[in-house]
Parts: sequence; C-alpha cells; structure tokens
Amino acid sequence: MILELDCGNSFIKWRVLEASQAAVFAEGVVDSDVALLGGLHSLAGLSLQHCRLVSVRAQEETNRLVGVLVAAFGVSISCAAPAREMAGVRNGYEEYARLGLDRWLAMLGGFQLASGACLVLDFGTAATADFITADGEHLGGFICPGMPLMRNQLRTHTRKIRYDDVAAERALESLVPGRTTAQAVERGCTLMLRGFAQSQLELARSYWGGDFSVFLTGGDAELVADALPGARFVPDLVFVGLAMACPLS
Ligand SMILES: Nc1ncnc2c1ncn2[C@@H]1O[C@H](COP(=O)(O)OP(=O)(O)OP(=O)(O)O)[C@@H](O)[C@H]1O
Ligand SMILES: CC(C)(CO)[C@@H](O)C(=O)NCCC(=O)O
Ligand SMILES: [K+]
Repeated sequence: MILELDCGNSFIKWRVLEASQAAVFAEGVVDSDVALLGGLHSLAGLSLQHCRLVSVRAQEETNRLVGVLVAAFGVSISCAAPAREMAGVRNGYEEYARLGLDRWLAMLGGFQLASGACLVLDFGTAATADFITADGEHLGGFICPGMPLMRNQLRTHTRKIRYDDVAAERALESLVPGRTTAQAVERGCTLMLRGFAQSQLELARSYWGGDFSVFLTGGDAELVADALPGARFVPDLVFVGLAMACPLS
C-alpha cells in the first residue's frame, strides 16, 4: 500500500492507496502529526510499502514528520521537490523553487486532466489561482487569504466579532445580507472568495476566450463551486500531481 500526504499550513490531508494504486483504502484530514499516526495505527489491515509526500511547511517540520513515519512504518518516502519543468508544464516563477509545491502539483494534475489551457483554483488556508497555457507555460498566479485567515483576522482585530462554529455553519444557508454577526462575516468572506474566483475566470477568458478548463480544489472549494458553473471540482488534484512528481520506480 502507498501512503500519500499533502501537508498544508493548517491540515494534513492523507490517503492510503491499494498497492495497485487503483483504489483508495482509507483517507482523512488531521491537524497534527500525532493525529496522523493515531489515524493510521487504527486502520486494520494496513500494510504500507511506500509513501509520497508534499509539504508547504518548514523543512524542519517536514523532516520531523518524515522521521516519525520512517520509524513507525519503515516505509521509503519520496518527497515532491521543486522543478523548472515537469510533465509538459514550465514553472513560471522567476525563482522556480519559491512556487508553493501544492500549487505546482495541482497545476501538473490540472494540465494533465485538461490537456489544454487551464486555470487552477485552490481554496485552503490561502486561496490561490494559477494560469497554464495550452502549451504548458505557467503564466504565474495569485495568492490571497483563504476563508480561515479572513475570518480569524476579523475575530482577532475587532472586539465584537465573536461567534461559534455552529453559528458559522448555519450562516451559510444563504448569501443574502446578514442579520447577525456570524451571517454578516461568513457571507461577506464567502463573497470575497467568489469575487476572487470570478475575477480569475474573467482574466482566463481574456487570454483564451472559451477554450480552457477550470479546476477547483481545497477544503473550502464548495464555498465557491456554484459561482463557477463549468468548473471541475477535483478534491484530490494535489494527489493527482503528487503521483506524477513521485512515481514509484
Ligand atoms: N474534512 C475537513 N477537515 C478539515 N478542514 C476542512 C474539511 N473540509 C473542509 N475544510 C475546510 O478547509 C479549509 C482548509 O483547507 P485545506 O485543508 O485545503 O487547507 P490547507 O491545505 O491547510 O491550507 P493551504 O493549502 O493553504 O496550506 C478550512 O477552512 C476547513 O474549514
Ligand atoms: C500559498 C500557499 C500557502 C498555499 O498553500 C503555498 O503554496 C505556499 O506556501 N507557497 C509559497 C509561496 C508562493 O507560492 O509564492
Ligand atoms: K493545499
């Protein structure tokens, strides 16, 4: 079996593939290394041979996790690394190694699935957009705060914005103007994300007319999905790219 890990800034997304790589044996989202180990140790019938991993965390944090996994499971671990070019995509950053690896892998996955020009949108801790032309040139992208960061900035820097998770969840039943603090903030931030997504779509149209694919991924993709009809929601897009960047030899 193969363990796949996407270590973002807030959460670790993990899944275990059957040895054939054709089926998912188990998957989850955890907020710490300890919770990851706990989740894996609780799986009956787990038998890991390999692990592939992408991280946007600090090198020391990533190394620590790799050490823990090697100690716990004795697996060989392949970590996605920056590249100037891969699978027909050319990294557009002035310093290619500075492009977030989660963005890079989502781009590789998107370009392969699209086999043409694409716009890749990822809504996690940060929200990101990346543009790839039909011949694989990465034009660059945009980064802005995602839902968790926008919400937390308002909570942290105001005295009277306070509400609980239940109120937050209920607030998104509709997007009409809010009549409670929770509604006003949750809907306002959701509309910011949708506006971000729609302006990326307009830019893509100005480049490519109608001839491109839009990919939507990340834990908060559902908040913008119905503002982007025609976009393909691919929750595991980073994992698609991870398998391309870290093939089992
Ligand atoms: N099952 C889930 N577990 C945890 N968070 C989830 C889940 N489903 C949706 N979310 C939401 O997804 C968001 C985090 O998204 P994601 O896990 O893609 O971010 P991340 O990878 O930590 O961030 P980034 O990629 O920007 O570093 C949070 O706002 C969270 O509320
Ligand atoms: C933007 C995030 C935080 C999104 O997860 C990540 O891709 C990252 O840390 N990137 C490095 C900075 C950059 O991509 O320019
Ligand atoms: K991510």
